[in-house]
Amino acid sequence: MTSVIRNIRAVIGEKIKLLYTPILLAVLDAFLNMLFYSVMILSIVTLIKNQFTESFFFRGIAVLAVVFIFRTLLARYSFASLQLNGSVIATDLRLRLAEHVRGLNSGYFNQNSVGKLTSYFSTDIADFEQVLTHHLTDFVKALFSVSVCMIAAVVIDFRFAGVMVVMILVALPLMIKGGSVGHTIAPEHRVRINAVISRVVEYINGIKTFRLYRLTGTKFERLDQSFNELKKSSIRVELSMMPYVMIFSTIVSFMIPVALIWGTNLLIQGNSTPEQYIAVLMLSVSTSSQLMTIGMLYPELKYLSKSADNLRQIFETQPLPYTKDAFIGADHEITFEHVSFSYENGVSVLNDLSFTVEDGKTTALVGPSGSGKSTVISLISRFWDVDNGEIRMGNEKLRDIRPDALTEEITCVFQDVYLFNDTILNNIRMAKPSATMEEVTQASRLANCHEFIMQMENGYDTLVGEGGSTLSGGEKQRVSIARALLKDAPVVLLDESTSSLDVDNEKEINHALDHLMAEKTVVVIAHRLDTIINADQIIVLDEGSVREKGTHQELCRQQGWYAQMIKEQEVAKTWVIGETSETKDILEDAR
Ligand SMILES: Nc1ncnc2c1ncn2[C@@H]1O[C@H](COP(=O)(O)OP(=O)(O)OP(=O)(O)O)[C@@H](O)[C@H]1O
Repeated sequence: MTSVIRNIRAVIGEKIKLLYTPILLAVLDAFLNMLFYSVMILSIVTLIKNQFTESFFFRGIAVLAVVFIFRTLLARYSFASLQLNGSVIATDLRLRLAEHVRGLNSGYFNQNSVGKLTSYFSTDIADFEQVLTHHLTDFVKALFSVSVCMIAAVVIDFRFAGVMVVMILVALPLMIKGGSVGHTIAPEHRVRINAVISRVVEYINGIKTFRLYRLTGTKFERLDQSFNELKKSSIRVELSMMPYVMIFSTIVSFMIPVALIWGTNLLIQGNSTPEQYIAVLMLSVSTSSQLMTIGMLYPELKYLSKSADNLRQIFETQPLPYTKDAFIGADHEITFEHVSFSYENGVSVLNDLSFTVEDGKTTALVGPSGSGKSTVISLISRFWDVDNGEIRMGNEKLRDIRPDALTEEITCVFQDVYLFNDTILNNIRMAKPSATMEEVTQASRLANCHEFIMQMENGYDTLVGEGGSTLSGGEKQRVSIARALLKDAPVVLLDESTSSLDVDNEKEINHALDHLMAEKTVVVIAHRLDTIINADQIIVLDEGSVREKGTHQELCRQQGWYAQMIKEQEVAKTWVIGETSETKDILEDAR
């Protein structure tokens, strides 16, 4: 139990104070419940002793009514305060978790599946909230009631108190065992839950592909299999904890017949008074019912404490370290000094890479697929830290700068544009929440998206669907460029689109990018070489090292990889689907 409390404490921190009132109210409720029992015991004893008078009857009723009303009000207030404080704690937890995860090295996301991370935010926090808003106070209440009953039993008849203690000691190991079984199987069950979440996310994201390959429904075996495994695991969880809970409940419920037989025996032999007999009977009823509650809740608490354990482990994962709160570099020149980097298992992706991106100039990265171009951009954004060597911006080491401060200096435009399920206005404004409408429209005009936005029924207030699903690829890109223009950061990292857009769209996006890149320090990943012939510097990467470096003219003269690729792309431009001798002639004529 201490581990449960320790985990709860570690996860909710200072907010634990919000639980004090509900716990106190739970104890007060348990106390009133005891009072209720006391009045009943007293009434029965009085009745047996033939001392039951009308006035006693009315006084008893009055006390019971007051206790009842008080308990009802208490239950209402305690429930409200528990729900309110529980949701405050859970909201705070979700926000802190999101903030914490945001600061983690991207490696964390590589090692943890979407399902696992989604489960942390949904299942774990929901389970944790369940512990706080229900189980914890119920457990405390039952524990307090049992303690009071035991004390009362010692006072009333210490012999029977001894019998109760023996029965509890016999049953207790079963409860502990049930708890430890719950705790042991929780991780495996959680793996099954995570797998289902991952598969569902995968299924929804890839629904078009699955339909094309007729892998929908039961034919998508991975989804089917994970559902089945979760079903089996859920049954296993219930079945493995149930025997312990049931035997525990049976033993403690025996307290009532034992009290009856033992008490009757003592009474007949004249070793006990009727008052003691009645009191012991009532105590046995109350104690056994409270012990049953404890027996049911303990394994649940142990099982759910695994959720707290998971959350604690994320909070203990260290975010990216830094030593300087703000970026104080002289300019935005970016230098890679003998940088080596691998994502995992020591498979080297960048090897002793050195180059400089001059301040206010454009550097293009080209190279074969997998040569490390996107990795260079990720390292400049500090999604990861280098293994060896150093990256500097304005002579400041990137690893010294607070990640948020670094983010303010950089704007990224990736090929996979992600827009939030919100209005176009909010999607653009997120780059600068304080931006006026005029600034937003100005950025949109420069990004060539103002016109198409205004043609939509709700203009800037149009909702774009999840990921921007209601916009075309070109429209999404222009909205993302408007967002980047609004941010107006001095460094622009650009992952140019691999897919050819139609001529009009391409022209518009190129104009928009011209505005974005003007007078900025730019690193652009170029997939089509004709777009970067004016770059101040072109770096050809191969297997994580610089293979060639220079301007377009210099590289063409070198007759290396770049010159060869230029030629090949020229040839590729003439490729036609299903070319025949007839179409070839027509094309030749056209050329
Ligand atoms: N998140 C990741 N985890 C593990 N390995 C990765 C990860 N991202 C990239 N890699 C590996 O690192 C290498 C370099 O990838 P990178 O994406 O930087 O290449 P690229 O030159 O941008 O390729 P492309 O032109 O195809 O986009 C590849 O071998 C790739 O498989």
